[in-house]
Amino acid sequence: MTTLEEQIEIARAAVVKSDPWSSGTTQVPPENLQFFYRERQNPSLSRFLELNSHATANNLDALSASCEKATFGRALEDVFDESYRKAGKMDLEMFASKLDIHQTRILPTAIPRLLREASKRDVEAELYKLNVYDKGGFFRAHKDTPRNERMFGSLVVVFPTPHTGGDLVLRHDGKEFTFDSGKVLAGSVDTIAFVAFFSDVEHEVLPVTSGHRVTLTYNLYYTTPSTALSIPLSPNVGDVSQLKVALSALLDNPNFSPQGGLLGFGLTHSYPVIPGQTKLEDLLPVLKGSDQVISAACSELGLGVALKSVLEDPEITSRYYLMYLDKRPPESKYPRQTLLDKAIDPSEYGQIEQSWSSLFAREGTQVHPHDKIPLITNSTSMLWILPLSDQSGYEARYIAYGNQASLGLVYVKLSLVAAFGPSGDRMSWVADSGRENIQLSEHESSNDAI
Ligand SMILES: O=C(O)CCC(=O)C(=O)O
Ligand SMILES: [Fe+2]
Repeated sequence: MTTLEEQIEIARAAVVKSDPWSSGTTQVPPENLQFFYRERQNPSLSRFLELNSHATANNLDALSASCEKATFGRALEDVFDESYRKAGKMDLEMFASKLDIHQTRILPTAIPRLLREASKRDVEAELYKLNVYDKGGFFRAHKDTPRNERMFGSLVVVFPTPHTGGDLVLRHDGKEFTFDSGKVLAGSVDTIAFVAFFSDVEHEVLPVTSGHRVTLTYNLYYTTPSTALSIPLSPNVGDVSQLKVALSALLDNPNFSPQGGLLGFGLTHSYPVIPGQTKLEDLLPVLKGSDQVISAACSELGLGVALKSVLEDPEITSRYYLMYLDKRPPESKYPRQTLLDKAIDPSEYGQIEQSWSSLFAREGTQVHPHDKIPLITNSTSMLWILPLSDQSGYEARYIAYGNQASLGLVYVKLSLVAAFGPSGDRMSWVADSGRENIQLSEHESSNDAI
């Protein structure tokens, strides 16, 4: 007999955290590496070179000389600071590359690995810039500035021009990945390298130690929302079913939250929002990678799925609680959490007089751990399958440092919650009434043990 604790552990272990990056090399017809650009000093003159291992240092120096110094985004401004980013950039109107990303194998290879989608997904790759990193060039750790809520990723294509160093290092959720383009492309005349990653993944370009590292960068967008499953054995089907099996076993246990409640998942990725404007529900179709797998598993089980930001009160301040303190077992103490439908930044509120839970009492959902007695009425039982991320609110550091000035969007950490009904009626009860039933308060309050 598996105990409830074991079932919870199995559910936790069933959440697969897939890599938020995908890299490789691909062969292209050699003429795809032909490249034309306008001279900076004299834009009516254009030059031509082939961006392969035979490109000469002189020709690459000339290309570099036609670049502008790359800036990066610090809050609302684009700034130039060579202690943060040392690279050349060329805007789209200044060059013509014979490389058409849609004629390569890059998108069909990288996108499914990254998105872990069960269905086909329309994705757009928008060419953003050409960059040249000469010897000593680098770009310190940053996240890519989101252009809009549909932008999920960035793609870097590296040409086989001779270079050493300039490794791209990506870090996320305790994992690190290094891509050494100079090494994998050495000597090639018809191979390019690519790294695609979710834009909220921290990344940096280490200093180039020799030669010229020439890249094209693309912004990746979701275009139309995905519809039904259309490719049977796509990469995430196993991940989704594994999680579904584990969650069903847990929900089938009548001792688990008998009145119904919520499952919570602290999401691994951050999402771009316009503060005060973006509705969190609009982000459900644009979840990334393993976050999308969680959403798919819960929806396929018929649970009501919603995105929330979570505020936590470190201390219990409810008078109601204090009144009955002596009647409660000591383990009833826990931080109070409030789920909200909008992203807020606690630091914008300054010093607040009340608790978060009382400030947002009307619009928020108050929750209590599934194995604890509710401290207040109208509190919903909740089990965090993946712990709540310790960041609530906006990611201040990355508002400050992006690859472009902020366009009014900021990254936020969010949680996905999935509502289930009382034992015996877990799925259909919630599926019938949909997302609104995230607020299970009436069921809970009737059983509020005081
Ligand atoms: O060149 C690379 O590998 C990454 C460049 C980058 O991070 C950027 O342009 O934002
Ligand atoms: Fe970047």
